[in-house]
Amino acid sequence: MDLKPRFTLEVFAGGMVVLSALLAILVGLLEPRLLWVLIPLAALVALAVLLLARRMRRGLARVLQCESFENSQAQLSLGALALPVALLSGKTLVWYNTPFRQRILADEDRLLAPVGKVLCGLDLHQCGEPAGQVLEHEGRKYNIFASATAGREALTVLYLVDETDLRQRAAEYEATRPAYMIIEIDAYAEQLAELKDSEKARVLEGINRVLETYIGRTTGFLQRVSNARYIAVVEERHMKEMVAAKFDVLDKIRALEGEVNVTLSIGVGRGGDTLRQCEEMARQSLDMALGRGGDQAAVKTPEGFAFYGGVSRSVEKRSRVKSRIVAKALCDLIRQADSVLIMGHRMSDLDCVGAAIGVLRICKGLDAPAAIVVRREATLAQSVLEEFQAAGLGEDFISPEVALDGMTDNTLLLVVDTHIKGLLESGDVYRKCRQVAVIDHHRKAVGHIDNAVLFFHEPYASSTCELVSELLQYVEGQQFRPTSLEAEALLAGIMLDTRNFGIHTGVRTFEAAAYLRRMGAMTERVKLLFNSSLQEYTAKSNLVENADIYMGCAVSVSGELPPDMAVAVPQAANDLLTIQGVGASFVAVQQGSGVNISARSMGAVNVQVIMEQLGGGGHLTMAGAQLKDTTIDEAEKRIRQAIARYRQEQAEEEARSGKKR
Ligand SMILES: Nc1ncnc2c1ncn2[C@@H]1O[C@H](COP(=O)(O)O[C@H]2[C@@H](O)[C@H](n3cnc4c(N)ncnc43)O[C@@H]2COP(=O)(O)O)[C@@H](O)[C@H]1O
Ligand SMILES: [Mn+2]
Repeated sequence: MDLKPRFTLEVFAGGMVVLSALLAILVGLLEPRLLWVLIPLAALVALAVLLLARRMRRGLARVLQCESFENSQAQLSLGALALPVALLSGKTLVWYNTPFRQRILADEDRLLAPVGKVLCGLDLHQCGEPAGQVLEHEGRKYNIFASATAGREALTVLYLVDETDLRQRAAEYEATRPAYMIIEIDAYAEQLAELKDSEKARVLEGINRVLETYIGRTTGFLQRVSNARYIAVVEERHMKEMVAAKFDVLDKIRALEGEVNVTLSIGVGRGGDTLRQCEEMARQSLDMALGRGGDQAAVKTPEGFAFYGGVSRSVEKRSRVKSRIVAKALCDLIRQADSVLIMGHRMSDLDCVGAAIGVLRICKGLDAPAAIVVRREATLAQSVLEEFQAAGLGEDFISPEVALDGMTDNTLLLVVDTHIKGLLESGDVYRKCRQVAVIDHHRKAVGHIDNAVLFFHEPYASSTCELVSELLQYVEGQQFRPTSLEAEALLAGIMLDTRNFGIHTGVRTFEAAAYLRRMGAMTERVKLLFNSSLQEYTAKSNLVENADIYMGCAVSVSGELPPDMAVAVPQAANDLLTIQGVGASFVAVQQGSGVNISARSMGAVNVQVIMEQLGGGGHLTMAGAQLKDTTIDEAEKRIRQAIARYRQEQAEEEARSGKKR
């Protein structure tokens, strides 16, 4: 290649620069007053230098584009590409093809310019990744790929693929994907069926109007498919808006005036491959929303569930007919099984063990071989286990290892007081059992048992013991009558979960308690089951003493406690609620490399929603979480953040519905 400058403007400009500099020095030394005469000369020189620079750049462009690569493989392959391509030395543009010049440089010469000035935001490292870097330039979207040679004088080839149209179409495709919604009026049978026709029509007209407006704003459609149920299909772009507004339609329905307080539950399936898949996801979501107490939206995507609303206290919605049907179905299942195992959650407590004892009574009444699977070394129901041991009934309780040994293909597993696979006393026992039935009262959570042949799930019941006491009343015969010891274990479970009938009670809680009393349960003996040791009492008192108040919630944190003091944590959380002005309590204790949290409220604060932010769960008034690999300081920070976020959401919801709870 020939880079020799030709004798024209370049030589003239170079000469002029040298001459002007000499002249300026000479005049400056001899006659400084005449320096102004040099101004036109300086302007002439500047013009010449400018023209020179421009000409050199053009020349270089010509040289690099045509001559430096002339006949080279690189020039032949890259120059003819329809894609914009450029060559960089370091971060400097040293060559580009015609499409790059036309589309990226607007037909200007920018050789030797820093590439970052031409393509703002370019990240060569990211361009080197297989996915490249997507960058917007002059209203077009390019995916830019880079390939560099090794060494100090590295050369990089940039390829720009114009993906504007493709991306527009992809975005439009995504935005028009269908999302399926199933909308259900909560407790229709209990609330609306009883109303006069005219009042019912008025309530339904209000609901229809709100829903029609809500869906009418979208390009989708709404269809009422039964008295209490609607379906809607909307485009993803509108679903995004609904999610962003946290399904404010729930607030609008709640704000409707009328004889009854109506609420909705919404199940959404979005992001499925087909409409049918979305419909299936919407069904599962609706189950979740209802299982968590209703008045909320649950959204299922391939990534999992998300929940909106449900911050309010829910209305009791249960039917006795269901308990009767479940009692019969449960007996059928027990009769058909070779043997029955009854199992609750890890770190079993009085509700869990009490309910298991009640279910064992049904098995005994049916003469079915049955046992309760429990880890005696990790339980909060030691007092009950000891009582049964003393009464000669220790063999009713077996370890998971013994249970695994004695199982057959036809063993039935009855899970009580939890429905979450990950919280079970033994995952191995669960996995090995082919037939599973669940009896639980916790709000539905992610990771629930999904292969149960019978799922008796009543989030409005105070406790699992309340549910089992009801089942016991629907199986007829003397053999199903619980002993006074069994009745006391069941009553202890109810008293634990209702904090001695202080919270979460309904008419049926007292009916169950009355039944247990008739069966011989003595409250004074039940009280003894809650007694704690002096060490437990001291540990609890220390936790209460260390608490401070944050946004109306008592927060207490502590280092590790001895393992047999575990009960002090939930007990301290209970006690903190008796302090004036405390709406909720959170007690966090270091446990190994993690932190265990117990949260409680009197109902005005939904501690389940707060604990869910930390990966936990539970109930409106009683919840918990276990943080892995977390220090106690970090845990305290996260608890406070979760409370603050909850308070903000609560305020937003109140502002939206115009109601103060
Ligand atoms: N990770 C989680 N996911 C879902 N749900 C969770 C999770 N972690 C906890 N939960 C649920 O939250 C509530 C509260 O749990 P907790 O540990 O704070 O309290 C339970 C027992 O520890 C406590 N308890 C047991 N014995 C006594 C006693 N003698 N005195 C006082 N308190 C006691 O009572 C709670 C019983 O809760 P239950 O299992 O719902 O009956 C809980 O629901 C967890 O499942
Ligand atoms: Mn329990």
